[in-house]
Amino acid sequence: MSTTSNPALPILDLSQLDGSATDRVAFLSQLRHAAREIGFFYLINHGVSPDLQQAVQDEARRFFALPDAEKQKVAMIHSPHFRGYNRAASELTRGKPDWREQFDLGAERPALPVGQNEPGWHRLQGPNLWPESLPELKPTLLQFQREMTAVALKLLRTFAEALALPEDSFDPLYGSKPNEHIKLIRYPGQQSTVGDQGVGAHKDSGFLSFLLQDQQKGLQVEVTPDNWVDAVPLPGSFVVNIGELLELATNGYLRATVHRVVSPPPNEERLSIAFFLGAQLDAVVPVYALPPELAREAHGPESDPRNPLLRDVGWNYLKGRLRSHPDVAERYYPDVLRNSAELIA
Ligand SMILES: O=C(O)CCC(=O)C(=O)O
Ligand SMILES: [Fe+2]
Repeated sequence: MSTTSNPALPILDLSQLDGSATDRVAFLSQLRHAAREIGFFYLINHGVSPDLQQAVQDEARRFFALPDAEKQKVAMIHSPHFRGYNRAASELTRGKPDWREQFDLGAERPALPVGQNEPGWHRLQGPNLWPESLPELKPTLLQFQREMTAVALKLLRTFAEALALPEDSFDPLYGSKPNEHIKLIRYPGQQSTVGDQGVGAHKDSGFLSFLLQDQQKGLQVEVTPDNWVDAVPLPGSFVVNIGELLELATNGYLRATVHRVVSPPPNEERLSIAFFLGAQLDAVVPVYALPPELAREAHGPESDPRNPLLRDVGWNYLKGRLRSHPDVAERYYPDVLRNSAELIA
């Protein structure tokens, strides 16, 4: 296994999209290449202001600096919708604990009524948990969520164009209710007792993911089997990667690339703000008809037999959440665990 520190990931400039016709064509071609060959790139000039990025990072640092008792008031175990705080080592990736603490939030929508005949994933929709002692966290994060959703949808339409599909092809998959998931993440330094898994190797499950890193490296991308590249921090940029929904929708033409985070050195820490754009929960992902020259290179999505991909968005998303947070699963989804055991098998 090898790792390299060369800035090996492409850098894409979103402002080219609104520039001259030549710039636009160049952006589309770079996007197709980056997405197809690597599945990861840096996005610059994306329009989210440095002030807002800084405000989100400042609020996140303030949140993690709260006393544990304050953070426990908004612990995820209080939320059937998988929102809230988790201590380091409480989330599992492929069954092993991740050495990071995190605060999850999603689209701020009312919970749906829970009935016996409703599918289990209905319980995913609902309000967020907000810490009372940090009143600025909520408006700052909701503003960030709105701006990130706009950037993500713009990029998703551009993906359709880059694949020679009508620009609005993916619109029915998110409709008026895209699944907007933000995760504030703090990775403590390595400790001899816990190894160096900040977060274990995985693919993201949505359409597109955006990462706002601080100055501490640690994110690694598996560009070819067993060849890990450091996604070194590039100030002001987002690291963007493709999720399984786009891999499914393009029959594997686009790649959801495996990545992981290695814990920072002892006594250092890393802060990352992740924004995941997913589809609406009641959507079913079709396979889009690509033009023949692209379709020839689409060899089907890569499926992990231990974690098969489901085309039903709500069930696929619920499966990921149940596997990551067994305590929340047992408390609010015992019926789903009983009746749909294959989800977590
Ligand atoms: O910390 C990061 O930058 C990446 C986190 C990540 O890959 C995830 O939460 O899915
Ligand atoms: Fe990820």
